[in-house]
Amino acid sequence: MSAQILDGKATAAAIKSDLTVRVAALKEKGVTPGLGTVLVGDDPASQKYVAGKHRDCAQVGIASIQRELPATATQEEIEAVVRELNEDPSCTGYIVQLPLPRGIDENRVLELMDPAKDADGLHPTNLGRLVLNEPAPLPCTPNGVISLLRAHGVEIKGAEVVVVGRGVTIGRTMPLLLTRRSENATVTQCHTGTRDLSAHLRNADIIVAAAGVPHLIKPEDVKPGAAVLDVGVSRNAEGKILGDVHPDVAEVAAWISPNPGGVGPMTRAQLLVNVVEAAERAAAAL
Ligand SMILES: Nc1nc2c(c(=O)[nH]1)N[C@@H](CN(C=O)c1ccc(C(=O)N[C@@H](CCC(=O)O)C(=O)O)cc1)CN2
Repeated sequence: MSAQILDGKATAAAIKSDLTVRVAALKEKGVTPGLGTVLVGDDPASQKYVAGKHRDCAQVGIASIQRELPATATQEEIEAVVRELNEDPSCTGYIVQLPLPRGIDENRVLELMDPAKDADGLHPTNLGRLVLNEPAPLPCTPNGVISLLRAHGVEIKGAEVVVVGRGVTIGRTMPLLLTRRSENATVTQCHTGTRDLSAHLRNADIIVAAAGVPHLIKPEDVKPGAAVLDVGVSRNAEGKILGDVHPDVAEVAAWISPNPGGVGPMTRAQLLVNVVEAAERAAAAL
Protein backbone atom coordinates (compact mmCIF):
# COMPACT_ATOMS: atom_id res chain seq x y z
CA MET A 1 0.00 0.00 0.00
CA SER A 2 1.21 3.52 -0.73
CA ALA A 3 -0.50 6.42 0.97
CA GLN A 4 -2.54 8.97 -0.95
CA ILE A 5 -1.06 12.45 -0.94
CA LEU A 6 -2.58 15.31 1.05
CA ASP A 7 -1.63 17.83 -1.61
CA GLY A 8 -1.02 21.17 0.11
CA LYS A 9 0.10 22.96 -3.06
CA ALA A 10 -3.08 22.11 -4.98
CA THR A 11 -5.38 22.81 -2.00
CA ALA A 12 -3.66 26.13 -1.31
CA ALA A 13 -4.01 27.05 -5.01
CA ALA A 14 -7.78 26.46 -4.79
CA ILE A 15 -8.04 28.64 -1.64
CA LYS A 16 -6.01 31.40 -3.35
CA SER A 17 -8.22 31.26 -6.42
CA ASP A 18 -11.30 31.88 -4.21
CA LEU A 19 -9.46 34.70 -2.41
CA THR A 20 -8.61 36.37 -5.72
CA VAL A 21 -12.33 36.83 -6.39
CA ARG A 22 -12.99 38.13 -2.85
CA VAL A 23 -10.07 40.60 -3.07
CA ALA A 24 -11.38 41.92 -6.41
CA ALA A 25 -14.82 42.46 -4.80
CA LEU A 26 -13.20 44.34 -1.89
CA LYS A 27 -11.27 46.56 -4.30
CA GLU A 28 -14.53 47.45 -6.05
CA LYS A 29 -15.74 48.73 -2.68
CA GLY A 30 -12.55 50.81 -2.33
CA VAL A 31 -10.82 48.45 0.15
CA THR A 32 -7.41 47.03 -0.75
CA PRO A 33 -6.24 44.40 1.75
CA GLY A 34 -2.59 44.75 2.77
CA LEU A 35 -0.40 42.18 4.53
CA GLY A 36 2.55 43.41 6.57
CA THR A 37 5.49 41.23 7.59
CA VAL A 38 8.17 41.96 10.15
CA LEU A 39 11.33 39.97 9.51
CA VAL A 40 14.20 40.31 11.95
CA GLY A 41 17.62 38.86 11.14
CA ASP A 42 18.91 36.80 8.24
CA ASP A 43 17.72 33.27 8.92
CA PRO A 44 17.46 31.78 5.38
CA ALA A 45 14.35 29.71 6.19
CA SER A 46 12.48 32.72 7.61
CA GLN A 47 13.52 34.80 4.59
CA LYS A 48 12.15 32.09 2.30
CA TYR A 49 8.83 31.84 4.18
CA VAL A 50 8.33 35.61 4.17
CA ALA A 51 9.20 35.82 0.45
CA GLY A 52 6.61 33.07 -0.18
CA LYS A 53 3.97 35.03 1.74
CA HIS A 54 4.53 38.10 -0.44
CA ARG A 55 4.54 36.01 -3.63
CA ASP A 56 1.14 34.69 -2.59
CA CYS A 57 -0.08 38.25 -1.89
CA ALA A 58 0.89 39.31 -5.42
CA GLN A 59 -0.99 36.32 -6.86
CA VAL A 60 -4.29 37.20 -5.17
CA GLY A 61 -4.04 41.01 -5.33
CA ILE A 62 -3.20 41.73 -1.68
CA ALA A 63 -0.77 44.64 -1.17
CA SER A 64 2.57 43.85 0.49
CA ILE A 65 4.18 45.83 3.27
CA GLN A 66 7.62 44.50 4.17
CA ARG A 67 9.64 45.56 7.19
CA GLU A 68 13.11 44.10 7.68
CA LEU A 69 15.44 44.63 10.62
CA PRO A 70 18.97 43.34 11.17
CA ALA A 71 19.71 40.50 13.61
CA THR A 72 21.19 43.13 15.93
CA ALA A 73 17.86 45.01 16.25
CA THR A 74 16.88 45.79 19.82
CA GLN A 75 13.58 45.03 21.52
CA GLU A 76 12.71 48.75 21.27
CA GLU A 77 13.48 48.89 17.54
CA ILE A 78 11.27 45.89 16.83
CA GLU A 79 8.48 47.27 18.99
CA ALA A 80 8.69 50.59 17.12
CA VAL A 81 7.97 48.77 13.84
CA VAL A 82 5.03 46.96 15.46
CA ARG A 83 3.60 50.27 16.68
CA GLU A 84 4.05 51.74 13.19
CA LEU A 85 2.12 48.86 11.56
CA ASN A 86 -0.62 49.14 14.21
CA GLU A 87 -1.15 52.71 13.00
CA ASP A 88 -0.64 52.16 9.24
CA PRO A 89 -4.10 52.31 7.55
CA SER A 90 -2.80 50.48 4.46
CA CYS A 91 -1.95 47.44 6.62
CA THR A 92 -5.03 45.27 7.15
CA GLY A 93 -3.13 42.60 9.01
CA TYR A 94 0.46 41.66 9.74
CA ILE A 95 2.72 39.01 11.17
CA VAL A 96 5.99 39.04 13.04
CA GLN A 97 7.99 36.17 11.58
CA LEU A 98 9.05 33.73 14.30
CA PRO A 99 11.41 32.89 15.79
CA LEU A 100 12.85 36.27 16.73
CA PRO A 101 16.59 36.42 17.46
CA ARG A 102 17.78 35.19 20.86
CA GLY A 103 17.49 37.84 23.55
CA ILE A 104 14.26 39.33 22.16
CA ASP A 105 11.14 38.86 24.27
CA GLU A 106 8.82 37.37 21.64
CA ASN A 107 5.73 37.45 23.85
CA ARG A 108 6.18 41.16 24.57
CA VAL A 109 6.34 41.85 20.82
CA LEU A 110 3.23 39.74 20.11
CA GLU A 111 1.30 41.40 22.94
CA LEU A 112 2.04 44.83 21.49
CA MET A 113 0.29 44.00 18.21
CA ASP A 114 -3.20 45.36 17.61
CA PRO A 115 -5.33 42.17 17.98
CA ALA A 116 -7.54 43.41 15.11
CA LYS A 117 -4.46 43.30 12.83
CA ASP A 118 -3.09 39.98 14.11
CA ALA A 119 -3.02 37.93 10.89
CA ASP A 120 -1.42 34.93 12.64
CA GLY A 121 -4.00 34.55 15.40
CA LEU A 122 -1.18 34.47 17.95
CA HIS A 123 -2.04 37.58 20.00
CA PRO A 124 -3.11 36.60 23.55
CA THR A 125 -6.51 38.23 23.01
CA ASN A 126 -7.14 36.13 19.91
CA LEU A 127 -5.84 32.95 21.57
CA GLY A 128 -8.23 33.70 24.45
CA ARG A 129 -11.11 34.17 21.99
CA LEU A 130 -10.27 30.80 20.46
CA VAL A 131 -10.43 29.17 23.90
CA LEU A 132 -13.77 30.90 24.55
CA ASN A 133 -15.14 29.87 21.14
CA GLU A 134 -15.50 33.48 20.05
CA PRO A 135 -14.76 34.62 16.47
CA ALA A 136 -11.01 35.20 16.02
CA PRO A 137 -8.36 34.86 13.30
CA LEU A 138 -7.26 31.23 13.52
CA PRO A 139 -3.60 30.21 13.82
CA CYS A 140 -2.48 29.50 10.26
CA THR A 141 -0.75 26.12 10.48
CA PRO A 142 -3.39 24.34 12.60
CA ASN A 143 -6.14 25.80 10.41
CA GLY A 144 -4.16 24.70 7.34
CA VAL A 145 -4.00 21.13 8.70
CA ILE A 146 -7.78 21.06 9.15
CA SER A 147 -8.46 22.54 5.69
CA LEU A 148 -6.11 20.00 4.13
CA LEU A 149 -7.87 17.06 5.82
CA ARG A 150 -11.31 18.41 4.89
CA ALA A 151 -10.32 19.05 1.27
CA HIS A 152 -9.31 15.40 0.92
CA GLY A 153 -12.37 14.01 2.70
CA VAL A 154 -10.45 12.63 5.70
CA GLU A 155 -12.93 12.08 8.56
CA ILE A 156 -12.02 14.24 11.56
CA LYS A 157 -15.25 13.76 13.52
CA GLY A 158 -14.72 11.16 16.22
CA ALA A 159 -11.12 10.52 15.12
CA GLU A 160 -8.38 9.79 17.65
CA VAL A 161 -5.79 12.45 16.85
CA VAL A 162 -2.28 12.56 18.27
CA VAL A 163 -0.50 15.92 18.08
CA VAL A 164 3.24 15.65 18.65
CA GLY A 165 4.78 18.92 19.83
CA ARG A 166 3.77 21.91 21.93
CA GLY A 167 5.27 24.91 20.14
CA VAL A 168 3.26 28.12 19.91
CA THR A 169 2.66 28.14 16.13
CA ILE A 170 1.01 24.69 16.02
CA GLY A 171 1.27 22.28 18.96
CA ARG A 172 -0.41 24.54 21.51
CA THR A 173 -3.38 25.49 19.35
CA MET A 174 -3.93 22.41 17.14
CA PRO A 175 -5.88 20.59 19.89
CA LEU A 176 -8.07 23.67 20.44
CA LEU A 177 -9.14 23.65 16.80
CA LEU A 178 -9.60 19.88 16.62
CA THR A 179 -11.84 19.74 19.69
CA ARG A 180 -14.28 22.44 18.50
CA ARG A 181 -17.78 21.06 17.96
CA SER A 182 -17.30 21.53 14.21
CA GLU A 183 -14.39 19.04 14.25
CA ASN A 184 -15.27 16.87 17.27
CA ALA A 185 -12.00 14.93 17.36
CA THR A 186 -10.50 13.33 20.46
CA VAL A 187 -7.00 14.66 20.92
CA THR A 188 -3.92 13.42 22.74
CA GLN A 189 -1.04 15.86 22.93
CA CYS A 190 2.42 14.28 23.13
CA HIS A 191 5.72 16.05 23.81
CA THR A 192 9.21 15.40 25.11
CA GLY A 193 7.75 14.42 28.49
CA THR A 194 5.54 11.68 26.97
CA ARG A 195 6.60 8.28 28.36
CA ASP A 196 5.59 5.99 25.49
CA LEU A 197 5.10 8.00 22.30
CA SER A 198 4.80 4.89 20.08
CA ALA A 199 1.91 3.53 22.16
CA HIS A 200 -0.05 6.77 21.60
CA LEU A 201 0.84 6.95 17.91
CA ARG A 202 -0.23 3.36 17.21
CA ASN A 203 -3.73 4.21 18.46
CA ALA A 204 -4.11 7.32 16.25
CA ASP A 205 -6.39 7.72 13.24
CA ILE A 206 -4.66 11.03 12.51
CA ILE A 207 -1.11 12.04 13.49
CA VAL A 208 0.02 15.67 13.37
CA ALA A 209 3.80 15.59 13.75
CA ALA A 210 5.23 18.96 14.75
CA ALA A 211 8.18 18.05 16.94
CA GLY A 212 11.02 19.21 14.68
CA VAL A 213 12.81 15.87 15.14
CA PRO A 214 13.84 14.36 11.77
CA HIS A 215 12.08 11.04 10.97
CA LEU A 216 10.69 10.74 14.52
CA ILE A 217 7.56 8.93 13.27
CA LYS A 218 8.51 5.46 11.99
CA PRO A 219 6.31 3.01 10.01
CA GLU A 220 5.99 0.70 13.03
CA ASP A 221 4.46 3.63 15.02
CA VAL A 222 1.59 4.12 12.58
CA LYS A 223 -1.75 2.31 12.50
CA PRO A 224 -2.48 1.01 8.98
CA GLY A 225 -4.93 3.41 7.31
CA ALA A 226 -4.04 6.44 9.43
CA ALA A 227 -3.61 9.97 8.05
CA VAL A 228 -0.19 11.44 8.83
CA LEU A 229 0.58 15.15 8.59
CA ASP A 230 4.24 16.08 8.58
CA VAL A 231 4.64 19.59 9.94
CA GLY A 232 8.17 19.35 11.39
CA VAL A 233 10.98 21.09 9.56
CA SER A 234 14.63 20.22 10.15
CA ARG A 235 17.34 20.72 7.56
CA ASN A 236 20.38 18.66 6.61
CA ALA A 237 23.81 20.18 5.88
CA GLU A 238 22.71 21.06 2.30
CA GLY A 239 19.59 22.86 3.55
CA LYS A 240 17.24 20.09 2.34
CA ILE A 241 14.09 19.71 4.45
CA LEU A 242 13.84 16.64 6.68
CA GLY A 243 10.34 16.17 8.05
CA ASP A 244 9.29 14.50 11.29
CA VAL A 245 7.90 11.54 9.32
CA HIS A 246 10.07 8.72 7.98
CA PRO A 247 9.46 8.23 4.21
CA ASP A 248 8.55 4.54 4.75
CA VAL A 249 5.44 5.64 6.69
CA ALA A 250 3.86 6.06 3.24
CA GLU A 251 3.75 2.24 3.02
CA VAL A 252 1.48 2.01 6.10
CA ALA A 253 -0.62 5.20 6.16
CA ALA A 254 -3.68 5.81 3.99
CA TRP A 255 -2.93 9.55 3.73
CA ILE A 256 0.31 11.47 4.06
CA SER A 257 1.22 15.11 3.62
CA PRO A 258 4.49 15.64 1.76
CA ASN A 259 7.07 17.96 3.24
CA PRO A 260 7.69 20.26 1.41
CA GLY A 261 4.41 20.64 -0.48
CA GLY A 262 1.99 19.74 2.32
CA VAL A 263 1.24 21.90 5.33
CA GLY A 264 3.68 24.75 4.41
CA PRO A 265 1.65 26.09 1.45
CA MET A 266 -1.53 25.68 3.53
CA THR A 267 -0.04 27.82 6.32
CA ARG A 268 0.54 30.59 3.78
CA ALA A 269 -2.94 30.25 2.26
CA GLN A 270 -4.64 30.47 5.67
CA LEU A 271 -2.65 33.61 6.44
CA LEU A 272 -4.18 35.23 3.35
CA VAL A 273 -7.63 34.03 4.47
CA ASN A 274 -7.12 35.88 7.78
CA VAL A 275 -6.10 39.07 5.95
CA VAL A 276 -9.04 38.95 3.55
CA GLU A 277 -11.50 38.24 6.38
CA ALA A 278 -10.13 41.24 8.32
CA ALA A 279 -10.54 43.42 5.20
CA GLU A 280 -14.09 42.12 4.69
CA ARG A 281 -14.93 43.07 8.29
CA ALA A 282 -13.46 46.54 7.67
CA ALA A 283 -15.47 46.90 4.43
CA ALA A 284 -18.68 45.88 6.20
CA ALA A 285 -18.11 48.63 8.75
CA LEU A 286 -17.79 51.36 6.05
N1 LIG B 1 4.71 34.41 12.53
C1 LIG B 1 4.85 33.12 12.23
N2 LIG B 1 6.06 32.56 12.26
C2 LIG B 1 6.18 31.24 11.95
C3 LIG B 1 5.04 30.47 11.58
C4 LIG B 1 3.78 31.10 11.57
O1 LIG B 1 2.72 30.48 11.27
N3 LIG B 1 3.72 32.43 11.89
N4 LIG B 1 5.20 29.16 11.16
C5 LIG B 1 6.53 28.67 10.83
C6 LIG B 1 7.02 29.03 9.46
N5 LIG B 1 6.03 29.30 8.41
C7 LIG B 1 5.25 30.41 8.51
O2 LIG B 1 5.72 31.48 8.69
C8 LIG B 1 6.06 28.62 7.17
C9 LIG B 1 6.64 27.39 7.06
C10 LIG B 1 6.72 26.76 5.82
C11 LIG B 1 6.22 27.38 4.70
C12 LIG B 1 6.33 26.80 3.34
O3 LIG B 1 5.72 27.29 2.43
N6 LIG B 1 7.14 25.75 3.15
C13 LIG B 1 7.36 25.17 1.87
C14 LIG B 1 8.85 24.84 1.73
C15 LIG B 1 9.72 26.03 1.74
C16 LIG B 1 11.18 25.61 1.74
O4 LIG B 1 11.61 25.04 0.74
O5 LIG B 1 11.87 25.83 2.73
C17 LIG B 1 6.59 23.85 1.79
O6 LIG B 1 6.33 23.23 2.82
O7 LIG B 1 6.29 23.43 0.66
C18 LIG B 1 5.64 28.61 4.81
C19 LIG B 1 5.56 29.23 6.04
C20 LIG B 1 7.54 29.25 11.82
N7 LIG B 1 7.39 30.64 11.96
